Amino acid sequence: MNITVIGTGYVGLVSGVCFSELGNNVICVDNNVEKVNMLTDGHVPIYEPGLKDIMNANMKAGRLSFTTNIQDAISRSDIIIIAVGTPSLPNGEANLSFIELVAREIGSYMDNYKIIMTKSTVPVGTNDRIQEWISSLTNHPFDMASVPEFLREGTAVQDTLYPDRIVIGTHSERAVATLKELHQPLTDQIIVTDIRSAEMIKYASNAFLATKISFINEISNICEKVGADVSRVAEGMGYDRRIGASFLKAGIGYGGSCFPKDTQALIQIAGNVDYDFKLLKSVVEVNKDQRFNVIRKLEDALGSLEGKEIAIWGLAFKPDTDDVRDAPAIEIIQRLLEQGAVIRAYDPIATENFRKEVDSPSITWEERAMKAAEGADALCVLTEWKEFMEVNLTDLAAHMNQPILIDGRNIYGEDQIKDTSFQYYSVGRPGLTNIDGRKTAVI
Ligand SMILES: NC(=O)c1ccc[n+]([C@@H]2O[C@H](COP(=O)([O-])OP(=O)(O)OC[C@H]3O[C@@H](n4cnc5c(N)ncnc54)[C@H](O)[C@@H]3O)[C@@H](O)[C@H]2O)c1
Ligand SMILES: O=c1ccn([C@@H]2O[C@H](COP(=O)(O)OP(=O)(O)O[C@H]3O[C@H](CO)[C@@H](O)[C@H](O)[C@H]3O)[C@@H](O)[C@H]2O)c(=O)[nH]1
Repeated sequence: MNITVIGTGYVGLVSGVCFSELGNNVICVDNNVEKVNMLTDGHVPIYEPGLKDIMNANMKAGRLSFTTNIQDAISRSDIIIIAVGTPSLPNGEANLSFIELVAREIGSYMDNYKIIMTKSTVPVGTNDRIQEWISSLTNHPFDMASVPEFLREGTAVQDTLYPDRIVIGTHSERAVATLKELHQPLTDQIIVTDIRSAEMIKYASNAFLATKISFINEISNICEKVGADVSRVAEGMGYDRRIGASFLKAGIGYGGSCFPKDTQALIQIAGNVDYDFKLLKSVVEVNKDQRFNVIRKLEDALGSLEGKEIAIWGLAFKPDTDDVRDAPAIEIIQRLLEQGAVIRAYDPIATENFRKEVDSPSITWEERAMKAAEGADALCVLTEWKEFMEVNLTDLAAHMNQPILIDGRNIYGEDQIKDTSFQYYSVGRPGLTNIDGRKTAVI
């Protein structure tokens, strides 16, 4: 099939590459010239394991190309995929200005029948608006379909080539037949539904996963007070197939470009039809506060943070990505700076992006984890990068001014802690002991 993908962010780029991998001819369009030049030269602007090799192989095979010329791409394609961003407006609602612009461009340049497939996450009813925007500019026939994207950053290629399910929301039988054929090589689990339900499936899925995270984070806070171990609690819950083991990792709360934005947008979607989504509002509130447990634990260990040297390991919102959008590390570091702390920060790949969000003369950006910890009064682990798990903790304690470790992601087990002098704070695991028999600190 001949496909145009508009937008080469995570979703557009990964979908474009994967559809070409399935043998389709794919043109990826972006209005960012620099990005298109970079992609045309075979460079990937994001860090995504496995993506570069498949991209270059398909470019070489002549099935994948990049352009800023949207008109030419549209005229050469039967399926147009919209994958531009829908960031939050200040009131939490999704900003649809990129979507509207693209819809109007499609309407202006359409020259025969097309299927318009929206992969961007858009509020319920948006695909109907896209249809109107396009129809207002063309008499050529087309069918709309909402095919939401469920990939995760860091495992985007795998998630796209082996999805749990594909949701196709459309009112056109012709579109169902074509889009089923397009997605059949990926999975048999194809759910065909109406457009509004497809749009809601995306928000409901993200909101539900966010709810699991806030739920387990609240359980972890209670575990700290009653002397239970949240990792064992989550394990015990997870074996129940009705609950499932995933998304029950307690930590410093969810971040990233999707959960914070999409939970806020769903609260707004509900609010617009006079529904007060109380549960989701609490999920968001719990999430906003959870990150500051790191600060509370630092204060418990050190008292005032004024002038204290705090090492930070991990800036990305999760491992295997250089994305720092809504990363909990942003607000944690901002709060530490407000309290007069001096920061030594390290992330394997996200530092450059992070510095665009927060920078200050009180932050030193280190290129090695051990260097960041050297002479520090405390170390906070904010992202569970594999290299942090492999560190020798006895060595680490010896490098620091004070052996205080705030493990925001529960990456260390009792086996590693018990032979060290660390005053160790984890999330919801108050029973772990160090070499002096001292239990993990609780506040
Ligand atoms: N990032 C994820 O993991 C993920 C996963 C599932 C769904 N989504 C959803 O998919 C959508 C895209 O997310 P993303 O993270 O890929 O976005 P992004 O912001 O990283 O990328 C969007 C791209 O669209 C381009 N663009 C904007 N306007 C354009 C125009 N008029 N013409 C051509 N290109 C244009 C931008 O230059 C940019 O490269 C969002 O709605 C998001 O919620 C994202
Ligand atoms: O048990 C868990 C699982 C995740 N997280 C945090 O939750 C956030 C999001 O993680 P993840 O879902 O792995 O990353 P994303 O790439 O943001 O993917 C989510 O958002 C995408 C955009 O909508 C969806 O497509 C995906 O299905 C959905 O998982 C990160 O900060 C994680 O640290 C936890 O704290 N505990």
